[in-house]
Amino acid sequence: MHVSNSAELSRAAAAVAPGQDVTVRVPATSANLGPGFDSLGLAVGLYDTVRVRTSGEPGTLVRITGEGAGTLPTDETHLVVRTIRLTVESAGYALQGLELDAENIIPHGRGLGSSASAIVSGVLAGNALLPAGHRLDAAALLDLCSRLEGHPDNVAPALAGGLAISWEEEGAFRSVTAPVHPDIIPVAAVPSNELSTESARGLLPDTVPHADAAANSGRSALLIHALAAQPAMLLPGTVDFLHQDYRAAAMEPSAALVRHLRENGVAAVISGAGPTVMALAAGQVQAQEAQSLINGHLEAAGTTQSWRVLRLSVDRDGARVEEHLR
Ligand SMILES: Nc1ncnc2c1ncn2[C@@H]1O[C@H](COP(=O)(O)OP(=O)(O)O)[C@@H](O)[C@H]1O
Ligand SMILES: N[C@@H](CCOP(=O)(O)O)C(=O)O
Repeated sequence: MHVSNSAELSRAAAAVAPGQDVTVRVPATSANLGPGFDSLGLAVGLYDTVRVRTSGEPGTLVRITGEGAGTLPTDETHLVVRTIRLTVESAGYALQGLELDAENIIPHGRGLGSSASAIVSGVLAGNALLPAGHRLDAAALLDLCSRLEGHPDNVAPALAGGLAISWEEEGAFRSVTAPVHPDIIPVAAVPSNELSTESARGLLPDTVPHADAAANSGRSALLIHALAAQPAMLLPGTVDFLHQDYRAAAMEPSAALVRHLRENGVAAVISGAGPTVMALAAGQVQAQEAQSLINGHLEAAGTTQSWRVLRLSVDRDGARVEEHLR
């Protein structure tokens, strides 16, 4: 993520109105899905919620429950606070007092898009604080969130829900939402250890062989078809040539779990930059089977981490903004 401190921004002119009260709920996301490195992402039914209130007095108050309570900063350096202020100030407005209540459910540093969800929360909350007529439209919101996160594949589905296909064109990030077959059930195995996306990106090579790029193109095209219309093709459609092998040494227990699930016919991938393992089950029976395979493998492997196994839903609505009247 690339969010600068608001102090680096030029002084804003008009002040946003005090006494505003906005709630934003944003889903977690699983990016890449195998071959869709930096371009595909799926929104899943785990949500962070922030409630933001403005006042005329300077200062920032942050209260956090759930993930990151006691470890995340509660001052101006908090990611959502920084993003709110940046959004408001970039539009030419000043923001005085800010009170933030964050209810964090999405695990951090596990490949479920927590930083993207925090950025989307901040940008949407900041945008809602601006006067009507000065707010960013959907395309500008996607571009700003992508720029702050550094890549679009988490923020796009977090904003819109469902499966997002994203790309960069003429200097702007763009995205479309593609269909997801109703039978598909994401099952996540989330280990207790964190791996920052930044360090996982540092493991990738600058270039890849042309044959790998060609093979990856075929699989990512097949994946879109499998997700939309033919879940039986998810296993071949989730083969990746661009990132998982390069990162495997940093998450060997996750890589071993992916291999085990795939050997047993379940379309498993590393979620985002890892270390969460995401199985895309084709129906209830396979979702149950995936859970049993995960539990059996983790018991037999006796890894030092503890794991949480979550049967999730596909979120089809994306981020929600509620403006409360006061
Ligand atoms: N809800 C949140 N509020 C504040 N900061 C957050 C929040 N979620 C994530 N972050 C920041 O983002 C970091 C994780 O980002 P990252 O390494 O990209 O992993 P992830 O795969 O979870 O997005 C956290 O360690 C924290 O600094
Ligand atoms: N395409 C990115 C996705 C990172 O997702 P996250 O959930 O780990 O932040 C990458 O693979 O680096």
